[in-house]
Amino acid sequence: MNRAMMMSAAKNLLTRYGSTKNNIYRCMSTGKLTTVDVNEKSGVAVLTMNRLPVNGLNLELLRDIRNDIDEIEGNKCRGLILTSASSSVFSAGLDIMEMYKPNQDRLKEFWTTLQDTWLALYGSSVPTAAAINGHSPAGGCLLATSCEYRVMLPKFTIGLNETKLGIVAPKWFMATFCNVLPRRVAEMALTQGKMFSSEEALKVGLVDELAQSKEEAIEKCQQFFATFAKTNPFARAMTKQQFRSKDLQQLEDEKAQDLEAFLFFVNQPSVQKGLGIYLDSLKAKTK
Ligand SMILES: CCCCCCC/C=C/C(=O)SCCNC(=O)CCNC(=O)[C@H](O)C(C)(C)COP(=O)(O)OP(=O)(O)OC[C@H]1O[C@@H](n2cnc3c(N)ncnc32)[C@H](O)[C@@H]1OP(=O)(O)O
Repeated sequence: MNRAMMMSAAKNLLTRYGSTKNNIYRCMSTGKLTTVDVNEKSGVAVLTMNRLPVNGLNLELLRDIRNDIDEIEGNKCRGLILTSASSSVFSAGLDIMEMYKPNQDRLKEFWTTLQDTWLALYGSSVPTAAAINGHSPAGGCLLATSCEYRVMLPKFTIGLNETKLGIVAPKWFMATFCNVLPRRVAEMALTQGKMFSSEEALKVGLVDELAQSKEEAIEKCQQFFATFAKTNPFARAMTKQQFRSKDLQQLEDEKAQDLEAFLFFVNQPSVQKGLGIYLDSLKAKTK
């Protein structure tokens, strides 16, 4: 290989691969609002949500996440770690702008994509973990609790706060929460719309570990995946899916009714009024 060819090969490698101290990362796919970096050594994919400032889950971000999960599954990665490009927000949950004064066709597409994203993540055969490097209310908490393991940074908040917004978390949000928390703790937290501090979340088991940095959180997620080293991946995936099959099947069976209920609820004038007031209160904070 001559020098020019070597330079060109190196340039190619630098474009396709990034390098940290110990690991080589390959950028597998880059949706507009997400990136996926696969650690070549461990085979673990880090899916980073990158819709700043707060990773509000709008139609496009949900589509990117959904496509990334499919790609990670298809590439037989050894694990999927969900995290955020923001240093203070994991995800602010559903983008309220999708539900406020909505275009009806887009609203349907939005909710259907959320359902499909949840089915893909909660039912994923690949081991999943969330490195929660910021606040994680409502839909953000749904994504984190859909994973098998959670590592959170201190001094942030996580929870399903829907009742504080005057809305009701769908059954599958509740089922996901109940898969992680004791039923009584889940019912109390949901009815109160409680946001847990990182430290409280650790205490009740809403998260599994705390970490001091995003890098440490990702490392701890990798260590969780390493606990499966001596298991058969197929048996592992089947076991996980059997644990979750009732919740998954329920949404599969009720997808159309769930969509109808959502559309009916969002379009109620009182709900629209409440969403408008909540949006104003969020914006007033920044003035
Ligand atoms: C109607 C039927 C519903 C059926 C059930 C649906 C179940 C619902 C699930 C949901 O996920 S609803 C969304 C719930 N989310 C929240 O309540 C979180 C609200 N946001 C926050 O608490 C904070 O923003 C934060 C996440 C703690 C971050 O705080 P920070 O101080 O860092 O940022 P802010 O200045 O507050 O926000 C910046 C910017 O982003 C806007 N914004 C924040 N969250 C949302 C959101 N969820 N949707 C849309 N927009 C959001 C916020 O207004 C600011 O906008 P600008 O003022 O910069 O224009």
